[in-house]
Amino acid sequence: MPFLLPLLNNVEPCVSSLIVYCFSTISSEIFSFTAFRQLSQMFSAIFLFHGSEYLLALFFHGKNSVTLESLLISKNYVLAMVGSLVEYLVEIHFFPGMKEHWLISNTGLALVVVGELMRKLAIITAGRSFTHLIRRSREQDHVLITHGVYKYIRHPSYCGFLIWSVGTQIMLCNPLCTLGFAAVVWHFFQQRIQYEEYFLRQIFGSRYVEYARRTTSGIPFVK
Ligand SMILES: C[S@@+](CC[C@H](N)C(=O)[O-])C[C@H]1O[C@@H](n2cnc3c(N)ncnc32)[C@H](O)[C@@H]1O
Repeated sequence: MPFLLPLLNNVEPCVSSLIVYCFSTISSEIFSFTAFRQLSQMFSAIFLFHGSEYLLALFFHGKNSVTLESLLISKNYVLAMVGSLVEYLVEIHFFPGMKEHWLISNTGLALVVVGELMRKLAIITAGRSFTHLIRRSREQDHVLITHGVYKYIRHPSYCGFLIWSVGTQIMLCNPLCTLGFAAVVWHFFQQRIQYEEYFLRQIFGSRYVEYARRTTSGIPFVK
């Protein structure tokens, strides 16, 4: 692989040999139909999710309020996605049959689509009341949203993200990351909802308490 050599000039010889060895041994699997389809679905899902997130933030809040936060890209998120690719590559190399369960993979793809639509529907419904950073005090353009998808679910965008993120791992037939993503994302939202609702009760008072009483959070086992 001569095109890799300039990149590896500064890397210890043993590490570079290891990388070249790994790349050459898994390259046949990476270029298979299965990997091509599943990985291109994965990269398209990530690109569409963050691209539309950015465009909606730009539309509702303007250029000055849009940051990396609006793209929802954090260090932990990048690590999780890299981890999922590592799991995928290791498994497709050692257990290629694991990736051939198309019913499972297509179910994951359907979840990715459902999760994406739910999240974007929530953002569009809430409009300027939807901010990526949790508001801790009342601002002029912040109104209580109780219509559309919010009529039944208090946290539809979190529900959508949970479905989307776990869906990406089911789509890749990644058992470890499916469980890991479900646990980590669930825990993250369980904590975040407590914090967010504390301020929503402060801002909207009994109107929010009454709204919360007649709706479900949208996250399993979170009241
Ligand atoms: C990232 S958005 C998430 C909104 C909601 N938790 C969801 O999952 O769709 C967080 C912001 O939305 C606001 N928010 C959440 N629910 C709301 C509602 N029903 N009406 C108005 N603002 C809301 C919060 O105050 C917070 O600033």
